Amino acid sequence: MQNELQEKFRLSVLSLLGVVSVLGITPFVFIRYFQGNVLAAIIDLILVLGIVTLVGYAVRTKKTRVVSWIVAVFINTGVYAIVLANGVDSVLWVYPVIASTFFMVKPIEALGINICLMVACVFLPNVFDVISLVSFLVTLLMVSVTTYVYASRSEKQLRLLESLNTVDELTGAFNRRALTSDIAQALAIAERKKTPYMLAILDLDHFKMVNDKYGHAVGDEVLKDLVAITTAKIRKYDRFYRFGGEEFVLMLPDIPNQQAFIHNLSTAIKKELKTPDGKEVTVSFGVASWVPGTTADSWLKNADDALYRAKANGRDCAIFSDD
Ligand SMILES: Nc1nc2c(ncn2[C@@H]2O[C@H](COP(=O)(O)OP(=O)(O)OP(=O)(O)O)[C@@H](O)[C@H]2O)c(=O)[nH]1
Repeated sequence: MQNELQEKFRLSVLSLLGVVSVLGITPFVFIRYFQGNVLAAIIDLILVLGIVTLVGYAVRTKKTRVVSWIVAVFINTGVYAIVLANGVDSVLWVYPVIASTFFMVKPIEALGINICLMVACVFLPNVFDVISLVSFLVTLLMVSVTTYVYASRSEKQLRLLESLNTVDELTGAFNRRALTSDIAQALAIAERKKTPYMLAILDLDHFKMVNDKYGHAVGDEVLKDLVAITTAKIRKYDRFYRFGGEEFVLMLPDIPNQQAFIHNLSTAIKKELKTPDGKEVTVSFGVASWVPGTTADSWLKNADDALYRAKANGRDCAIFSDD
């Protein structure tokens, strides 16, 4: 789920670039050809075909980050080649290329690519006899820096939006929307690589009593503490979600000993999760391992059924769905 907005944004920018390059550059393939500048026509043709192929690849594979990088370098190199082949007549193409680079790669990376292009432009022959090198560089720098500032701010806002979209405001755990998206991804990975994923639903025991006795604000603190304790016990690629209310979901790939892991986590929670007067707050676990043919619904249902049995068993215990 993380970076999903960014990937969608990159994919739409790449698609737009594909359309714009076909519509904008293709006519120049013919114009250059009929003007007798076959080399420039070939470079334009390579640019159009290259962009369309790369964009098509990104749409099919969703590998937007790496393709955006290749496209950014490709169009910067391409525009340099076309100015080299066609001279001052093509120099205005450098401006849209400079600006569009910021929509493909990270702002600081775009700035780096732009600076390389600007330095290379200094060595263009037969261009700066006609236009002023200083004006050209200053205007390029102005476009580059203003687009850098704009792109940096947009990137920050996108990150904030992503966090609002995927993180539970109270506890800082991932939210249910993130879980829905990540389960689909985990199922695809598990199916492809046969990774032994584990999904556990954690539910605080008698949490209503905590709220009733100590107040809602203390209940909130207990929820936050549970997230802090659990997060400290999992690896960086494991995920912890707030499923709703006092129910949480853990999704962990490649856990060699699932029983031992749950036992350790449960012990840590018993030891560390306390009410203000030092009373233990316990958790019940319903655990379901991925098996071939698992769907998102069946996975959650198996874990939920196991949790139900854990509650019926007296709480403060873990039940595995295959027990
Ligand atoms: N403080 C606080 N309480 C919440 C929040 N969301 C849900 N709750 C409370 O969680 C409690 C859940 O109560 P129940 O579903 O009866 O579960 P329980 O008391 O934990 O009982 P068992 O699950 O059967 O052990 C309710 O009192 C809800 O008000 C929240 O964001 N903050």
